[in-house]
Amino acid sequence: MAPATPSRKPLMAGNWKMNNNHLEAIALVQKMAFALKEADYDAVDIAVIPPFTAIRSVQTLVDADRLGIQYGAQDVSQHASGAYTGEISASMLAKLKCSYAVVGHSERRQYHAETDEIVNAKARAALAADISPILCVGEGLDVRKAGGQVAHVLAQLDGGLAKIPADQVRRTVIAYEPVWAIGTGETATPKDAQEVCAAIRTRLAELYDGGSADEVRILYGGSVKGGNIAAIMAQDDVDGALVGGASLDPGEFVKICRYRDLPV
Ligand SMILES: O=C(CO)COP(=O)(O)O
Repeated sequence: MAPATPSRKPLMAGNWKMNNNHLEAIALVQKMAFALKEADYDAVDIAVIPPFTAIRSVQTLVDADRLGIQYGAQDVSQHASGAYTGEISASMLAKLKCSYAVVGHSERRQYHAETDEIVNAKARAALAADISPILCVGEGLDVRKAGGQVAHVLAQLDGGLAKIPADQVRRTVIAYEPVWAIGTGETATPKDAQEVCAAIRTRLAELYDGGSADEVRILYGGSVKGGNIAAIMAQDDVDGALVGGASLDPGEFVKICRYRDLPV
C-alpha cells in the first residue's frame, strides 16, 4: 500500500510473444520510435520483448539511432552453457544488452511445464548476468472463482524469489498477470489488480524489508489497452504494464505509454 515513489519509474513492456520476424520487428520499433518523444522516455521506461530471433536487429536499431527504447527476452535458460539444445543463456542475452528477461510467463508454465523451481532458477540466472527478470505470477479462473488469488500468487512469488537476496530483488520486476485475463479481452478491474499487487508488495516487505519492497516495480498484465490503462495505473501498487496483443500495434502501445494523457 506504499505510495508511488520517484524510485519506481513506471515500466511499459510490450511482450510480442511469437509474433514479428526480425524485419517486422525493425518496422515496428521504427514506428514506435517515430511517435515517441523525449518526454515519454523521461516519464516511463519503455521496453519491447521480441522473439529471440529479432533481438539482435532491435539492438542494432536502438544503438544506431540511439533510441531510448529498452528491450529484453521472453525467456532465458536456467543453465549457464552446455548441452541444452534450443536454450538461450543469460550471458548471451547480456551480450545483446538485454535489460530484461521474462520468466515464468503463464504460457511457459502451461505449455512448457515450468515449475516455480525452474522459474526461480531462470530468475537467478538472469540476475547473475545483470539482467532484470520480469517474474510473472497469476491465478487461473478456477482459483479466482474460489477467491484464492492472493494465496496462489504469493506462493508463486515465494517460490520464484527463493534465494534471491535483497540487493537483487530491487532489480527484479514482478508482473501480476491473471491467466483468465490474458488475450481474452477480460481485464481485471483496477481494484482486483490493486488487491493482488498490494499483497505482493506486503509480502516483499516481509521477505526483505520495506525499502526493498518500495523499490520493486509491480506490473499488471492481461488485456491492457489504451482504454483501460489509465485506471489501472491510478492504483497505488501498480507500476506499469506487461502488454501482449496491444503492443503489436505501435499506435496503441504509444497510447499506453502516454497513459497520463488519458482519462481514468
Ligand atoms: O500475457 C500478456 C503479456 O505478457 C498479456 O497479453 P494480452 O495483453 O494480449 O492479454
